[in-house]
Order: sequence, then structure tokens, then C-alpha cells
Amino acid sequence: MHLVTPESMREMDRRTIEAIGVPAEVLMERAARGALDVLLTHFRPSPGARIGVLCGMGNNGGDGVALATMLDHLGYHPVLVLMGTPERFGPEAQRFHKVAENLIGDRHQLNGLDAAGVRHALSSLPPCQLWCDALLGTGLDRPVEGRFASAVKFLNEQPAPVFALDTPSGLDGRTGQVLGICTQAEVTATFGFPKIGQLLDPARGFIGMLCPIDIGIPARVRDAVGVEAFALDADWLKGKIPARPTHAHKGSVGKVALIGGRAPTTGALTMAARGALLGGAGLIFPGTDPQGALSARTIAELMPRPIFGDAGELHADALSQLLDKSDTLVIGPGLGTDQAARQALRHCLTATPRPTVIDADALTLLAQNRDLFQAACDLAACVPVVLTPHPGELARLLDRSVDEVLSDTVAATRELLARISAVIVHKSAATVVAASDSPLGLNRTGNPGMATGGMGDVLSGLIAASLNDHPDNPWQAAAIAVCVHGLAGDAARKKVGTRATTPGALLDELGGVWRRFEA
Ligand SMILES: NC(=O)C1=CN([C@@H]2O[C@H](COP(=O)(O)OP(=O)(O)OC[C@H]3O[C@@H](n4cnc5c(N)ncnc54)[C@H](OP(=O)(O)O)[C@@H]3O)[C@@H](O)[C@H]2O)[C@H](O)CC1
Ligand SMILES: [K+]
Repeated sequence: MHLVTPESMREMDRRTIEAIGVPAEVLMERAARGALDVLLTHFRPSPGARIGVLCGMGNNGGDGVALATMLDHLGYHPVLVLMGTPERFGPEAQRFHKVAENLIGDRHQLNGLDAAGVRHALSSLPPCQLWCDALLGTGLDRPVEGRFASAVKFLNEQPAPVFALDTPSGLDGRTGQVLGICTQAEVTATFGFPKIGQLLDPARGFIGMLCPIDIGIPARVRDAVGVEAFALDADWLKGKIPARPTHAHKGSVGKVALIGGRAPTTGALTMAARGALLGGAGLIFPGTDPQGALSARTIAELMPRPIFGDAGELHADALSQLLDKSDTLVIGPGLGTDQAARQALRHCLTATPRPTVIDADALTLLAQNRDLFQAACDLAACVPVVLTPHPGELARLLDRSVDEVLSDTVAATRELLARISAVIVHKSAATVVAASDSPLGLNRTGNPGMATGGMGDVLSGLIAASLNDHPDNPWQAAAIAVCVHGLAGDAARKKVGTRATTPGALLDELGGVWRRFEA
């Protein structure tokens, strides 16, 4: 699924109309017809049902007017409400409104009314079975306040469900943030391509089911304007898991070293190692302390090596030997942030370069130590490096507050990308995968059951294994791991429910996900 910014979508609409010559009314008609199909399929209104259509005075409102005429044609009872006078519409919406004037009796105009007046007028209408929100679309350019806020509040207070045209009114389609107030939709029919923000939070909580409507934007227009992102989901994953060569052996499919797991956080590294194991790596060497090694030994396939001593000190020679055996590295889960952890990270970043996943405590160390961050930048200049921060870690790396990061997750991810030429996996309920020479990947797999400690550790192991499968495309390697991780989480939730979706339950489902997608 291609994703765009609202600005790009507007530009695609413009070029389709001006450069290709598709009349603007045709686009509006296609949008309304697509929305009608979604409405009928999802809401199944009863014959003759009253369906409210609340329209702003831009083209989003025009889509609403066109939809109302189609509902009338099918024998429903549209209640068409305009926020202003029809003269404020653009020419296409005016044309549909002329038709509406001739067909629809139940029409209302709220022009001249203040917030209280809008509320009163809307509350005086007999109840509707469904409300369509055609107040604001991609033209939203400021917070929703006053009379528009009053209209949004009215929709949110209705017992009837809300069907949003293009977007719930009040959502910023670029960042996914609410500007002022926003409609709470049960279903959103989005026109052309889904907007990036619609896959992010908090937007996802307002959109309900997202249904993209093809309004006929030609591929050449799409490619000329450019698609900013892709949704990472089962469709995207199809065909991307390569067959393993028949001559594969344990030394050819990835030797992964993992550094961390020091007492008392020994389990973190074992989780990461299990991720690498079930991600398909051939040999797995957890490098840890004596207690971490005990934890790792509970999984027979792992070959732990103590690289820290009983007093926590780093044994640099043992670390060197471990690195020499491996071709991919994960550093950070359960590493700690003390002097020995710093030494280990410095050692790893400056040893013979190999593809490296930097996670958890190692990210904190990068944020705290400028020289280590510079070493990571130098490493990233010659081999694939993947950074996997959650919002707190990203905030530390950027020296910003978590709120600032959350207010524009994509911009924050790009800000880190501008400082280090790595793959950034910004982990959240809607993980963003970014690299400088690739589109953004926005993950659509996974579920709230995955809010459990250890999930991120499993992911870093999976990414390391995936780097071996896709050595020339680290963005794709990371995106595949993120997508597969979420799909396994979804399979786990299906089996054991949300609350019991532990990292262990997810690991148990990885085999099923691979089987579904492996070539
Ligand atoms: N022909 C096409 O390009 C197609 C567009 N589609 C649909 O059109 C909308 C986008 O339409 P547009 O007219 O550009 O914008 P909106 O309808 O979203 O907004 C219209 C005006 O609303 C005002 N505005 C903006 N923010 C607010 C706010 N917070 N509160 C109140 N009013 C606001 C602003 O006008 P002002 O004069 O008041 O500044 C906007 O210009 C798109 O979303 C699709 O639904 C078709 O689907 C396909 C073809
Ligand atoms: K809308």
C-alpha cells in the first residue's frame, strides 16, 4: 500500500486534473461512489434510513454532497447539512449541489451561526442511523475551533456511528496528530492513497477501519509526484522472503554475535538470541557475563561465551574472539551502561566492521557519549547499521523530550537519519523504518498485546538474522523483520489472547509466519 502526505495527494489530484485532463468532477464522483460502496458494505443501512451528511465548504464537503445524491438515488433519506452557503463551494461541488437541490428535500445550511447556534441547529434534527463526516479533508490547515469544533463534537456525541470521508475531520494527515478536536469514525474511506499520518498514532484511534478508494490517479502521476512511504503488512511481505539455497549450511546463513545480557538483565539477550535463532541464523553466540551465560544455556542451540567477568569487567580478548567468529552483531539488550558496557560498545564499533544492530542500553550509551555516537556514524559509513530506538531512546539521542518526538514521529526519525546514515527502526505501536535512500516503511502489523518487555529484544535478533538474508538492502531486512515480528504477534494474540501475548508466545508463532511467506 502506497502512502502519501496530504500535500502530495493534493498535488496528485491537481496533476491528474490539469496535466492528464481528468475533469475534477470525475474525481469527485469516483470518490463519492467509492465511499458509497464502503458505506453500503460496512453499515448496511436499512431501506429508507435517514443518513446525515455534514459538509464543510471545500471539496471534502463536495464529496459529501455527491454522496448524498447517490444515497437519495438508492432510496435512502439523506439529511444534507452545509456549514455555509453553497456559493462558497468550488465549481465541482457547486455542480453536485445543483443536483442535490433538485433531488434532496432535507437540506440545511448553518451559515451565519456561531458555535452555540451550530450545536442547537444540529441537535434539533431528527436522529439519523448514520452520520457521514465531510467537514474537512486534506485542506485542514489549522486547529479545529468554534463552529467547526461544535459540529465535530455533535458527531462524536451521536449514538449513530460516523463514517469519515477521506479522513476524520481534524486529523493532520502528515503527522497523525489531532488539531484541536477530531471526529471519532468507525470507518474512514480515504481517497487516492492513504495519508501517512493515518497509519500513525493517535490517528489510528480515530480512523476506525481504513478503506482506501482508488479514484484513478494514473501511475505516472503517482510516480512523478512520488510516494513517500509504504505500509508494511502481509501484502507487502509477499514475495520478499527468499528461498534458501540447497547448499546452505550453518556457516553460510548467518553467524550472529549478541552482546549484553549482564546480570540482572540476563533474559534480554536470551530473548534477542531466540529471535535470531527463529529468524533463521545458522550460529548464535551470546557474549555476556557468567550469569547471562547461564540464562542463555537454557536454550540448547545457543553458544554463549563469557566476555565479562564475575566483577562485571570486560575481557577484551574474549570479545575479540567472539567478533572474529561472527558476521553480524547485535549489541545492547541487557548490556548496562557502566564503564565495562561503554568499553564493550567502543570495542564493537571500532573492530573489523560487520553489519550491526544497536539496541537498548547501547542506544543510551550513544546518546550519552558523543565519541561513541561518532564511532557508530563511522561504522555506518562502511557497513549496514540498524538503530532500534523506542520513543524514549530516540528522544535521548536527539536531546529532545519524548512529547516532542511523539508529536511528529516521522520527523523525529528523519532527524536522527540526518545525523547517522543508518537504518532507523523507530519502535512504537506503529513502527517507522527509515533509511536515507529508501522510502519510509510504516508497520501495520502487531497489536497491543505486544506491549511486553522482551518484544524489542526479539526484534533486534530477528533484524540481525534478516540482515544476513538481505545483505544488499538493510532497509528491507529491517522492514521484513518488523513486519514478521508483528505478524507473529498477531498470530500469538489469535491463539492466546491479548494479555498472554508474551515474547515467548510470539516466538512460538514465527515458524507459522515464515511458512506462509517463504519462497
Ligand atoms: N479535486 C480534487 O482535488 C479532489 C479532492 N477531493 C476531496 O477534496 C478534499 C480536499 O479539498 P479541499 O477543498 O482542498 O480542502 P477541504 O475540503 O479539506 O477544506 C476546505 C477548506 O476548509 C477550510 N479549513 C481548513 N482548516 C479548517 C479548520 N480547522 N476549521 C475550519 N475550516 C478549515 C479552509 O478554507 P478557509 O477559506 O476557511 O481557509 C480549506 O480550504 C479531499 O480531502 C477529498 O475529500 C476528492 O476526493 C477527489 C478530487
Ligand atoms: K472528513
